[in-house]
Amino acid sequence: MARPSRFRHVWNYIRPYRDKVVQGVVALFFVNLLTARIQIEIGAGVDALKNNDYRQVLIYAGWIFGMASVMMGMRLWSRMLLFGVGRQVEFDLKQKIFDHLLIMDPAYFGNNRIGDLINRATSDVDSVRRMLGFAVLSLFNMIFAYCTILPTMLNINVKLSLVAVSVYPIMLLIVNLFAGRMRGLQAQVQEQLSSVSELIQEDMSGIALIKIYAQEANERNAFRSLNRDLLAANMDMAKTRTILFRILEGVVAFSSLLVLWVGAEDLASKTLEIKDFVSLILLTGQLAFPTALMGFTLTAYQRGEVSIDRIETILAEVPQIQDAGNAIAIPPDNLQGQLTAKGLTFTYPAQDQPALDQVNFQIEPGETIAVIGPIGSGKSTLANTMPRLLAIDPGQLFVDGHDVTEMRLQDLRGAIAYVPQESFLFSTSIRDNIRYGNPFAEPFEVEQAAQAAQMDGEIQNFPKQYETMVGERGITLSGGQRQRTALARALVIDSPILILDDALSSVDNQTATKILQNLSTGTRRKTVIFISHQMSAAATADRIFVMDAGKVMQVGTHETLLQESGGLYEKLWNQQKLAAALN
Ligand SMILES: Nc1ncnc2c1ncn2[C@@H]1O[C@H](COP(=O)(O)OP(=O)(O)OP(=O)(O)O)[C@@H](O)[C@H]1O
Repeated sequence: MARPSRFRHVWNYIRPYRDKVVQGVVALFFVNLLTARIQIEIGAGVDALKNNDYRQVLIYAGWIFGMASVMMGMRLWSRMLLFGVGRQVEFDLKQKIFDHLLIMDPAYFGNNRIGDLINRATSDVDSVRRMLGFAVLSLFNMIFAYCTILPTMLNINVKLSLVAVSVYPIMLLIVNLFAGRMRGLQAQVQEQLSSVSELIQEDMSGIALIKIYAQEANERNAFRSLNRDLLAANMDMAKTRTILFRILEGVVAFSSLLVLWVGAEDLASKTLEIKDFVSLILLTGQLAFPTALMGFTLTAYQRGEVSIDRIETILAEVPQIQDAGNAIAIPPDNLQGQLTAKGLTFTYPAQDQPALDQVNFQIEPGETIAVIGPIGSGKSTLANTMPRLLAIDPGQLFVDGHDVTEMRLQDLRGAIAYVPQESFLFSTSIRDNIRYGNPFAEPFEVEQAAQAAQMDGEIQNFPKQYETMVGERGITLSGGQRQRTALARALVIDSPILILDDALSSVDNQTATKILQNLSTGTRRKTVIFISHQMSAAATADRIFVMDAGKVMQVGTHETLLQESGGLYEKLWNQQKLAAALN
């Protein structure tokens, strides 16, 4: 990314707070103006002291005290304003990243490392805050120091002022030499940090697997290796930074030494007054501080630059699935639940073979359709196209005759209750888990849904029934209990379409069949898409779609399909019967 665009980003971040930034920067200007003035007054005070004019000394002291107090107040105010803006921007950016992640497609999270995303939303945002607080403050401080303190010095004595700043160009040269290397190192540190976060996140999620396969030692080594790389990158950065700071300090000290040396000679030859000498020494010191801070400023700035790039990369990602410009609003309550596919085809990115290949069907409102087929035949892909979790082309899939790509996503998804293969539960009460999609559901509605999902009986036996906490802060549910809770969650939404993607795989056949018969709870008969490997439950559906290699090969009832001798359905049914007999 080119530099000017980074400035544009920075400007966009601080634009809402520009009044505060302006106030902070103006205050900083007066701080520098007062600083220059105070050094002059000190010089004059020393002069009065030399002349034994103690009354005058006291007057100067009073002035200096007054000005220093105002200056301190303004310095505090400018810091509070500028650092406050940094904090505000940090808040805004975190919010913006989170909001953006929420609109991204599920596929995006499959292609990006979660640990890295978390790192960008936290550590990188922190670097931007530092940049906006510290780097902006010290940059303006330096500019103003040169605008106020340097002219004051020149006004006192041009020769000594030039001596003081004569070595400063060397500093610019050195800073420039270090800049590129430090930016590279900073990018490396952020990358390593992301890898470490990623491994922690992944290992904590897969902890059971690590233990079952006794891979603790390997994981420990993998972590040690990443952690060591992070340490090396941090050490490299620290080393480079320390070297730069010490060189800059050395140059600043050398400049003060030069002023002392040349000034002392002028003092001896009486071409310089003591008050001017004192003021100049003090002013050189005041100029040296912001100049020496340039190294810190540069580090904070570069850290910020790298982080801006990393944050903006996330924000620049455009979700593939979003509302069309002219998306039509259809309240989900007005939909009946008819589903039509016309040549529905979908190929995953970077795959040669389509996962769905010219699928055609019409499902009538209230029908229960079982979708069966071998592993990898395209059943989940079909389920994912319906609520547009996958980016399908227009003109292929319709709800009540409306092209799904032309419907508003919130309406389409509001019309479809979907239970995925992996039942995810939040760390909250069973009740809140069940009413997640409808937070205002009445207790009786929650219980009715749990009854239809054959889960109510077990919930009643939990220590606090529906208030029982699950997940990290509560009890651990079995696979089947998780699936039935997730199903109850889908049933609480009174949607016309219900999709179960192998969502009862951990539930026994008998219960699964009973659940399938109970599914149309609520005020209407739902269209149910029941994707399953449980043939006996699937056999009770109104119609069965048999899929293979992305195509719907057979459609019919259990009886008609069995009559198609030599067909895939007959084969799968016999396999299931054999498996059941062997068990
Ligand atoms: N995210 C993905 N990226 C690339 N290919 C994928 C992705 N998800 C699925 N596939 C491929 O698409 C095909 C269909 O997969 P799908 O998950 O729809 O099958 P399925 O019938 O649901 O299988 P299962 O019974 O195991 O759940 C498979 O060949 C699979 O490897």
